[in-house]
Amino acid sequence: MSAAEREEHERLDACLRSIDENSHRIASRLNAYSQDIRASKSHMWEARRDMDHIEKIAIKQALDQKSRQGEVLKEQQEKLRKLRRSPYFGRFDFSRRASGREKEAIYVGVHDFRDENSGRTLVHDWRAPISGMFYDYEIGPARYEAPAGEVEGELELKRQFRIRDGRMEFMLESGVNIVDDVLQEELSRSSDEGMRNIVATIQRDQNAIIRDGDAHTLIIQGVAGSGKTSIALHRIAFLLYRFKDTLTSDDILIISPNRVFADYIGNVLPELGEEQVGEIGIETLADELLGHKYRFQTFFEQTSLMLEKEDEALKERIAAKASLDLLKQIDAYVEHLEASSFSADQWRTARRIVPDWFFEETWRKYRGLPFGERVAEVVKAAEHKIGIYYNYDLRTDERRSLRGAVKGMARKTTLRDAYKGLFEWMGRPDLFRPSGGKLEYADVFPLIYLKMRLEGVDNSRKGVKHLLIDEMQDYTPVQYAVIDKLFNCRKTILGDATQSVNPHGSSSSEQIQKVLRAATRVKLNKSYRSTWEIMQFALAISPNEELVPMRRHGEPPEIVTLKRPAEVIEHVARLASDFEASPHQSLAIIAKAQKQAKKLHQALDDQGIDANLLDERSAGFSTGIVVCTSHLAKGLEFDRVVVPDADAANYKTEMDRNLLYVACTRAMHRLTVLASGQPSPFLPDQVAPATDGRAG
Ligand SMILES: Nc1ncnc2c1ncn2[C@@H]1O[C@H](COP(=O)(O)OP(=O)(O)OP(=O)(O)O)[C@@H](O)[C@H]1O
Repeated sequence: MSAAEREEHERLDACLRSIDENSHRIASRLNAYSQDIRASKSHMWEARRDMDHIEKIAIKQALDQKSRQGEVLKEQQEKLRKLRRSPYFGRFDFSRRASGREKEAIYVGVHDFRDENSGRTLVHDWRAPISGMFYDYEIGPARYEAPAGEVEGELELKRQFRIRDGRMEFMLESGVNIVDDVLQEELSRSSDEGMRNIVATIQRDQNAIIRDGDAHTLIIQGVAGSGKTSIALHRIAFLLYRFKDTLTSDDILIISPNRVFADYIGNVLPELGEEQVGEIGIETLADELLGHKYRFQTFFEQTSLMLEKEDEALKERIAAKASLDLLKQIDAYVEHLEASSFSADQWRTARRIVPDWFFEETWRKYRGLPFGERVAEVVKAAEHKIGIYYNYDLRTDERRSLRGAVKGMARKTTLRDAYKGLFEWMGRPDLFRPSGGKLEYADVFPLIYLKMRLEGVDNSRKGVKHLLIDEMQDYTPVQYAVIDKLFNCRKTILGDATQSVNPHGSSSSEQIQKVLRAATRVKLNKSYRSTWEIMQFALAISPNEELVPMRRHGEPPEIVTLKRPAEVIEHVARLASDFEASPHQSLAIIAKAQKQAKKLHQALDDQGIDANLLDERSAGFSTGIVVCTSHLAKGLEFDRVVVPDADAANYKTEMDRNLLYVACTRAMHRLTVLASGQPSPFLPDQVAPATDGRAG
């Protein structure tokens, strides 16, 4: 063992001792609390007859306070328990230039830890300003932004550790690539039950995004596997730390593509010591905003429909309702509706008259209210006017007649009729095609916009202070315009334009920036998830000059051409049993459409292979064998991926190209593509040899 290793082992022992001492202290305080609580309770019981109401309340309040304090201590104890397993992952020595102070060893971990005896901070939270230098600098001059201003100095040593269950598994001495070596190790590991935190290996460009506390709205365009989702969640953890006085987990809302994805990412924030934040699917949000009054197709159903047949009219409807021009049309249409919504007339009872101009003005004043409320306001105003002007209170029958008169002046249109009328007014009634009483998915957000303009929406989530939107490419500019009106708060928006599952109803980061004016755009071009070979394969499907694959090697992807479709199942079954015998945790068989996935799942089941079929209603992510579509696999990752039916007949359009790219980029370590016939023209002719080439 080198002197440095000895030093670090001793340091770790000292840190663990201090954690244990703190834990014991907390345990005895907890013990004292529970004894106290027990004593107070038995005192209250014994003396209950002699106590008056006030005394009982005072004791109850004291008990409540003690148990709250007890809860806080239990949380601290739990934090220490986690900390003990892995107190820190990095160290650097920093000497400040100005103060001439001695160099300080800064240990960086998931949480702060302070030794109660000495008052010294033994571990700095990775989000603390000073810890930022761990990610941003190698040995040499370094600086960071402290609350009191900029601090400059010299970073003199950098070490990285892996500590598990209180034992140091490895320690790496400072070197230019220190973080890179550990990163390679991390990425070679097998997949987990869900997304994991990456605090120990955050890269410099990622760190800049995580710590950007100034941007009002940040749009992250990142290539497949660039860590966008991880970064966004770490950013949330960072913002909760940085703005702890004004931001809590209750103030944050994630709009996520589906329940499986939400479950997949659900562990990251708790692992980082933060509470889980609210999560909602875009369709649930839409349903809330429409007051649960409309049945509509889901995004998944829309995508499935598009995959089933080439329907040019459907594509046109989707594209028309994705374009911001439609919102301008709706604005003009609302003016048109408004102009013809009321024909004022005077109303009289005995010799008392309310003139038509009064009704006209009052109706205009209450614009934006739902019809019933607007009529009620006008009636109220007229009654009030009569009261003041004629010193007269209306009788019940007169009030009824007034209400009837106002209703007669107003033209009532239901929201549904108004929406349908929009397309007639535009001269394009063919753009409105509900089916079986269900609106098309593409109609949902234009309808919400129309509702906002005509009568307002009830937005129970107005208090959200930070909105996070993942898979940004799958929302249209119209959806962003509506979301922007609904959520007047900071936003982190992330996605990848090349992973759009519906090119007719998607947005690029540039388009989103045009809608969300206060937005800053950043790019992540390095891809971490897949081996270099898998990424080369994916790049042949969907070329991207900017994408830099991680230099991590593995087996080249395989394209297997089979003679008969029946052989596909046999081959998939072989790959499944090969997987079962491997150390890998997850295998995904990713079909293009849900019908194919279902058929495949059934065929595997017939062969006795236990696989989990994901569909629109699935609620959880699991390891093992999964059968799903590219649409549902988006955002997820698996050790091994099999793409069956990669035939020319199955993958031929631009939309298919994107889906094939998404499927292949889900693989971390191994990829097999099967074709029973002519392979898709998007596939590379031959698999790239394992040389570094342009790897970064
Ligand atoms: N700095 C890092 N250290 C360790 N692992 C990382 C790092 N950055 C990314 N990864 C890993 O790369 C993989 C991809 O990350 P993530 O899912 O966040 O990427 P993404 O850009 O959202 O992907 P996609 O758009 O393809 O779904 C994950 O396994 C993540 O842990």
